[in-house]
Amino acid sequence: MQFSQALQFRADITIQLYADPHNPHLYLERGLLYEKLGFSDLAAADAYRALSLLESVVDPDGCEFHARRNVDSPEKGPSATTPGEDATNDSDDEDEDEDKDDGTTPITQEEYDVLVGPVYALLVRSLVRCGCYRDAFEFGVRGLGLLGDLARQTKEAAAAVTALSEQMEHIKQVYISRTDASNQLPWNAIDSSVLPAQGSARRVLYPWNQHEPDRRAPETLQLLNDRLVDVAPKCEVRAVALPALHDAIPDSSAEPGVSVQLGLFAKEDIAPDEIILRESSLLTATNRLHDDLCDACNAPLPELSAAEPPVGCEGGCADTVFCSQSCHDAAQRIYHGAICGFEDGLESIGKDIPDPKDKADYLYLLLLGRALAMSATQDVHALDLPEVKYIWGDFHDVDLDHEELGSGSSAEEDASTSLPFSFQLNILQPTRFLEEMGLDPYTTLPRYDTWVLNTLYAKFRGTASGRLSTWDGGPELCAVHPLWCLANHSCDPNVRWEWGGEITFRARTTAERPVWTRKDERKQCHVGGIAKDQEIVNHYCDVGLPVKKRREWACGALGGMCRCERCVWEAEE
Ligand SMILES: C[S@@+](CC[C@H](N)C(=O)[O-])C[C@H]1O[C@@H](n2cnc3c(N)ncnc32)[C@H](O)[C@@H]1O
Repeated sequence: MQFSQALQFRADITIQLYADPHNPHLYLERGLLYEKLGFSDLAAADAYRALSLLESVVDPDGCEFHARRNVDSPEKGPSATTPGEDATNDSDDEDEDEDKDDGTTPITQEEYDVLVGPVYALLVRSLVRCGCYRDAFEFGVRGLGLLGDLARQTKEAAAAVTALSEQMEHIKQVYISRTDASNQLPWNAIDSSVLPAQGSARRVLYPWNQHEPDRRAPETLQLLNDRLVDVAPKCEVRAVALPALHDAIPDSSAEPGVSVQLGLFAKEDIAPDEIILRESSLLTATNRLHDDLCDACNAPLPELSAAEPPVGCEGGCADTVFCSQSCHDAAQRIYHGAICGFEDGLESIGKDIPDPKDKADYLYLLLLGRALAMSATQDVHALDLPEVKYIWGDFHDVDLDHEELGSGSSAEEDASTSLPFSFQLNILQPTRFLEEMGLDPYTTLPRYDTWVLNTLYAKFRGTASGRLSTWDGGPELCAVHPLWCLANHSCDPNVRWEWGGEITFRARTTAERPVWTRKDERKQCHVGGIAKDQEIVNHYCDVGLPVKKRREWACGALGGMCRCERCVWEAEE
């Protein structure tokens, strides 16, 4: 099968899924195709959907969503009925009536027996390929426990036991490499908390993503410049050639080593200390519980005794408080409408994070939750939200059309896998968000499929600003400001940024421009203010640090080691 043919099959099955969203056969089929296409992350997500639906066959009362398939969907598995036949001979009359009403039939125990093995095998194999060993191990243990007896009855289950055992052996080797454990160690002695939970996925523009604009097209620049008129009247967006900082195939339309992107430029001279940009955004997130910040803009709440006291949620969400009536009204219109009344369930997701190392990653999850709420409230696809659509995603430019099918390379071998990916943050918790919002994650697949979530994560990781807690220094707030984030980085920046209720850029004075230092040499290269046509350059790290430390800090946001003039000079390159 050619890559393009596999892509077409993926498109066909996806359309079938939209019409038959609780059918685990189709998720398994699409997951296997994703695996062939090299998207192990998406394969894992589909395998997990299939598994969650299959659980309803053996535990119908414990599951909210039940595995069913359209009666006229193609026959799957040995016991599946032909169209028109009654699939539920042993079910009661009431069930049969329901089937006729909505044209679906429950997945039978026989179908379950055939599907569950391959589903576990795909899930564990895909998580291993992504480097998510902890969850792979836990599903492996569950799968092997469940399939033991079944393996004597169906060839599918027997093959799955063999496949799972191979994966468990691989995971054991990862465990041994991180501990002093001996090769004789039995699986049940593995402490899964030692295994890494976070792996990575491809950070690419999915070939089927129809939402990404041509960011360099004149109409895009015009649209962004129209938006800048109020936010930063002296600034303009222009295309700019930057050094390409990661190894993936560089921009095919640019010189080697160059990445043509967008940047902010001064349209006229700007005086030192002048504020040149003020932007507010409701695409924000905080991990503080029961906060004293505005739910919408994250500004501090006014005192209760203030002339204009805080405003509570009109729907009665007790912990959702706004700094003003205008933030309240904007929140209802922009993100709170769809989640009003669901506060209790939603509050429990992603906030109380025991390990401080995970806090930043969970803030991105909360930002994702806000984007889902915006999408549902405004009835707009999340990738078409104005805060999201035009922002940078740092996608690797992989020539997918010439990829070999089913090469099965792992995340470690593939340079484009720079998107942090975990079962919790990319699969489980987003599903919980949707369920707590009162949405069915299967029927809402066209809006909230995993590739959509991964694209949102890629965009947020390339552009969000963060704020640290004043008492433990950990990250506690983050936001996407879609115009502010168009400014590129320099270790000799000409602006400072500050973020309260709104984010601002202020032109640096001469005294605020850093002094470049190497060995005994020191020099100041720039004066304050910004001349017409100069690029506005922000700072993604603390520019008071030495070059090595600055490069380490900014590496994540830049996608590689900084090569700005100051870094190159200070590192003597
Ligand atoms: C927040 S965005 C900045 C705006 C972006 N250029 C755009 O087109 O929207 C961050 C990305 O810009 C690029 N970038 C910013 N400063 C850079 C620099 N000094 N050198 C190379 N790339 C830079 C990196 O690709 C980084 O991931």
